[in-house]
Amino acid sequence: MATVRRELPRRLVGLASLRAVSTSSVGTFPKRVKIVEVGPRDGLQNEKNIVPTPVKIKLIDMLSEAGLPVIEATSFVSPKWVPQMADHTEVLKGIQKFPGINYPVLTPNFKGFQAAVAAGAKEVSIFGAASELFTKKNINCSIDESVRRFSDILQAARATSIPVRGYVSCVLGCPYEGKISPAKVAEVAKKMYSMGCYEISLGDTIGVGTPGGMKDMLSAVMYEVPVAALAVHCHDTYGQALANTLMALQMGVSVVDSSVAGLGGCPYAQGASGNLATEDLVYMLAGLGIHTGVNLQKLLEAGTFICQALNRKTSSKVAQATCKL
Ligand SMILES: CC(C)(COP(=O)([O-])OP(=O)([O-])OC[C@H]1O[C@@H](n2cnc3c(N)ncnc32)[C@H](O)[C@@H]1OP(=O)([O-])[O-])[C@@H](O)C(=O)NCCC(=O)NCCSC(=O)C[C@@](C)(O)CC(=O)[O-]
Repeated sequence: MATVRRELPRRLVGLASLRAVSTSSVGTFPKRVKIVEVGPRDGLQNEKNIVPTPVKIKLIDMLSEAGLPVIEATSFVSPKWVPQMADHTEVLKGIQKFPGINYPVLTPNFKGFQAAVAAGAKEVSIFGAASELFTKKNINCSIDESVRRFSDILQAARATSIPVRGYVSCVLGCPYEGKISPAKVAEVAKKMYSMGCYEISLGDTIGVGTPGGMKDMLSAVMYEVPVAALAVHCHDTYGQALANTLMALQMGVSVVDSSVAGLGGCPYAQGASGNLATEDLVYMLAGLGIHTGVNLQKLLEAGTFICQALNRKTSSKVAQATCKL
């Protein structure tokens, strides 16, 4: 169906040019926020129908054009576990690599790490969880075993100067264990940080958290990991993702994961809906006067492209508000 875009408010269109990672604060908010776009990986991994490789490549190129500083491109996981990511090598090799933009990929084990490096990855992400049952369902091992696997990756990454980001999933609730204690999240986050991850992304995998829970959890984690090394990764199942992110920003977090058009979900977390929509995050940050370097208009175009390719409606409220169907 053809879409007609309404004019964006002038000052939001004009937000385009800053690419930023600093953590200095204005009042209680960071002055600049780094957005980690996870749409091409988290957004697409849960799609039932295999998305053609050229579509994935075009989406990433459009997101690069929009000025996202980090775009998680794909994951080097087992194709038996996540068939949608089986074309990881073609995707990583096929995208345009814009100067100044990072294109990290997920690697669950040493085999994935080796394949990612062979395909040209310059940064990888490892993914653990604060829940034993989720870890078993997602990567088929215990938390302790996952840490042993990660240490192999971190050792090899150090030797080749590849930065490693760490995810901790289920920080505000688990589909299998229910409530997760902030102390458990802090313990796993500390372990991954002290092993050498330069950044720890705290995932509300099933989107059950509230700002109150976010505050309690972050307070515990910030005792163990410097806030400058923390990111939040909120799913929007209960409509709390933007509010939870705002709470994290007020607590000094300056790195936020989000997904174009609000795509997303983990195949091993039943009931998880999409991530916080990048368009909505950029719009809110613009309203707060926080720089992101992202061109909202181009981002909206990337969202329209992928929604048309998937034949689905966007979950971004900003995209809905600026489109006349
Ligand atoms: C970790 C494993 C591989 C263990 O799975 P396993 O079955 O225990 O692995 P294995 O070592 O026994 O190997 C089984 C087969 O897989 C192959 N294999 C083994 N490793 C690889 C690899 N890297 N790439 C390609 N192939 C691989 C291996 O060669 C073998 O092949 P076979 O001999 O049977 O032909 C599996 O559980 C897996 O791939 N899990 C990934 C699940 C996943 O991708 N989940 C979604 C990402 S996490 C997420 O979305 C949350 C996040 C990050 O967004 C944050 C949040 O929201 O909270």
